[in-house]
Amino acid sequence: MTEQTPTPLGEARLPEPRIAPQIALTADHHLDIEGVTKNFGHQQVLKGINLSVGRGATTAIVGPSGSGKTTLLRLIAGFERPDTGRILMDGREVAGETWVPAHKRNIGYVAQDGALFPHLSVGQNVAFGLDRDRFRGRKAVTERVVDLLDMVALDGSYLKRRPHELSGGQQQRIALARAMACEPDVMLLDEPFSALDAGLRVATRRAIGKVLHDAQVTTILVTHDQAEALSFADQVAVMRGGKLAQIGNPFVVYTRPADRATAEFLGDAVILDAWLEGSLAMCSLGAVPVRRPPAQGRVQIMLRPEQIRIAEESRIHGTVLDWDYFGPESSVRIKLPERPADPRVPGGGEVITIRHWNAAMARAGMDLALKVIGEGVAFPAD
Ligand SMILES: Nc1ncnc2c1ncn2[C@@H]1O[C@H](COP(=O)(O)OP(=O)(O)OP(=O)(O)O)[C@@H](O)[C@H]1O
Repeated sequence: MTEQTPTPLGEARLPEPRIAPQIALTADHHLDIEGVTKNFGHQQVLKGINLSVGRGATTAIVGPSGSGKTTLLRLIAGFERPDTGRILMDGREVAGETWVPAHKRNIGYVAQDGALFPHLSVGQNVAFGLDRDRFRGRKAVTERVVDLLDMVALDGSYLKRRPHELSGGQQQRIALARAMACEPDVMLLDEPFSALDAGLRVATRRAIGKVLHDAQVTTILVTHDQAEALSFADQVAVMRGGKLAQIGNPFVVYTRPADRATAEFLGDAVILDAWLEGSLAMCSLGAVPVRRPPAQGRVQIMLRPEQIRIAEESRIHGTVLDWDYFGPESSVRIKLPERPADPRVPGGGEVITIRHWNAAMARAGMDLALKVIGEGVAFPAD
């Protein structure tokens, strides 16, 4: 990292907060949501959603509770009608002026709890979605159901079991097999992994992701889990207060969030007051390069904790306050030195959290040399 002495600048000129353009991943749109709004009574739940999803692509919708994620999914499925705007599948309007009911959209939906029919066996649950014109007779149905179970890494020995005789992860897989039985073009997954424990969650997510990817099913996943969204999807849409705050590939939304709220929602963020001059932000961690500066002068910069490393030597120092041990790494809280007030190097005395693999490196009171790796993201100052 280069460090440089700040020079005076005039008044900061701060533009409006950046909102990332609402982009489509591919030219081959499978699903287009255009200006969709939805009210429940006086409550405006969706406030003009625009989203395009490419054929066979996976989109994760993340956002705080109550931001409208499930409502958007239900509109796509055809369980609710938008108040304004329209939804197109393959360029054909399914909601708007025209209305195509849910059962004619060829969309699969897997809810949080799987919602299997408790009185039916696994085989009967999965067979429920089959096209009986194509699969006639017990033998053909059983063969197809076994194929579908195989797709979700379960075998024919599960056919006769009832849902209550299955683990949570197995129930989710059966729910997916039942949804896949309809051979949907689009699969909507509403927090389908949230009831599972950490290990099972990752395994089930991988298995389901592979099935959907292999079958080239266009998929939308609603999740509360940021890491899940980043690892599962080709495209992440961040929803806040009934609007999409940012849409982009996982790497972009994580490393270049459009605003502070999105940055903090998608993971731990170190946010510092800074003075931006050209593409260098002066702050308590020295001069940090910034990509595409949105403004000059007074800003806030955001770094991910993993960008702040412990160095052998550096002009930047901090004192360890405490740490949390998580096994593979520790989260270390560090107080940066107090400094005399200087408008061109704002801040001083901030407490930041970094991560380090070696817990022995961090003891309360220890002085650490610090360096910043990579670029920061600048947001207009509050
Ligand atoms: N059928 C309905 N009638 C009235 N209000 C509703 C209805 N469905 C949803 N809402 C309201 O719309 C808002 C958004 O709900 P929604 O379930 O879409 O949010 P969400 O982002 O999926 O939340 P969570 O992450 O908690 O599931 C909430 O305030 C909810 O109470």
